[in-house]
Amino acid sequence: MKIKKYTPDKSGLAYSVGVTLDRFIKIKQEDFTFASGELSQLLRDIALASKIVNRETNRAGLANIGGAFGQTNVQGEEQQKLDVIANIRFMRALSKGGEVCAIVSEEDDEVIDLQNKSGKYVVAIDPLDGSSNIDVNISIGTIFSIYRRITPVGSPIQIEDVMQPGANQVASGYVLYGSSTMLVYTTGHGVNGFTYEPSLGEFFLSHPNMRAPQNGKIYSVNEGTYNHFDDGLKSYIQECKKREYSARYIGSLVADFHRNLLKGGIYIYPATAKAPNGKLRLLYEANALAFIAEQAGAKATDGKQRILEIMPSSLHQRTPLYIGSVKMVDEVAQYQKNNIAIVSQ
Ligand SMILES: O=P(O)(O)OC[C@H]1O[C@](O)(COP(=O)(O)O)[C@@H](O)[C@@H]1O
Ligand SMILES: [Mg+2]
Ligand SMILES: [Mg+2]
Repeated sequence: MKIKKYTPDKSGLAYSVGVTLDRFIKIKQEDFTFASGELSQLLRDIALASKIVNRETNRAGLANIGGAFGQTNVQGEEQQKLDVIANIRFMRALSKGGEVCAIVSEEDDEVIDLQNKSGKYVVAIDPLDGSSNIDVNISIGTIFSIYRRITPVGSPIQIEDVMQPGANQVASGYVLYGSSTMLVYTTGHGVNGFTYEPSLGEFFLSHPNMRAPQNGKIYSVNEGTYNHFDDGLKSYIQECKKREYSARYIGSLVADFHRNLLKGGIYIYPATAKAPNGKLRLLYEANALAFIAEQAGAKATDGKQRILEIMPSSLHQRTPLYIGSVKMVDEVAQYQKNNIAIVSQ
């Protein structure tokens, strides 16, 4: 019997499709502090649910799943059908996956206890981000944070398992349902992006080791509430205009963040007189993106301190968010400090 050693094809006839997410997770598993495969499985569960949500978003207009669901969530926001569908899909995948003991979701008032005696992980999730853009076919997303529980596995879920500072995240990421669908995540060893190939049903590594430019010329802020901004922020925005920076605001945090991460820029959702803690939620929006930002060489603050250092005190607490290229986040903070200096003179 003749045996021949495999030599990779060099004809170029069949282009390499690249590394699948599953394979990448397997290869990188040794990076995980607790490399027992559970976190790998959890990431795969999230990828599976995001494939299903991707299918639903793509056909939202056809399948009568656009529009309002007719209920409001704990934030007092009208839930969209897709908010609820995405919430169900991620809950189901995380519960069936068997690695998670508790979930904090934007769409649920309380902590969801999955009654899983062997689950070591806690997930905080924004199942559908950018809800106001669902019906107008603009990019939307999913945001997730993963922590290890603090109390012993199998014991009842305690507040300290859920109320952990972002710095305790073992992994975080987002899914962007845009012109293409991408999953971007970190486990504290850099940031990698995967693009979904629907015909193969696979995510493929398309953006290895993502790094954010240190500076940029894009600013993303809802200027509709400009009059409520503090003077320091107003001066910074005026300076951006003077420099003819590009104003880009999609109104989907994931999409605005992703663009600025790739191109260099800053996304700001400030505190205003009307919203003293801004709008965005610490546990399932700011923390996840702050971990990604820092792992990609960018920065995330609430205007005063690192987002990842904030000790949470309530499930759906909000925080101002300044996130993006280091030089831009530092500069706006300087403007605000100077402004305080001017005002106090
Ligand atoms: O309409 P506003 O006030 O600018 O707020 C837009 C922000 O609100 C959000 O839609 C909040 O997220 P949800 O859609 O998950 O509630 C962000 O995605 C977006 O950046
Ligand atoms: Mg959101
Ligand atoms: Mg949401």
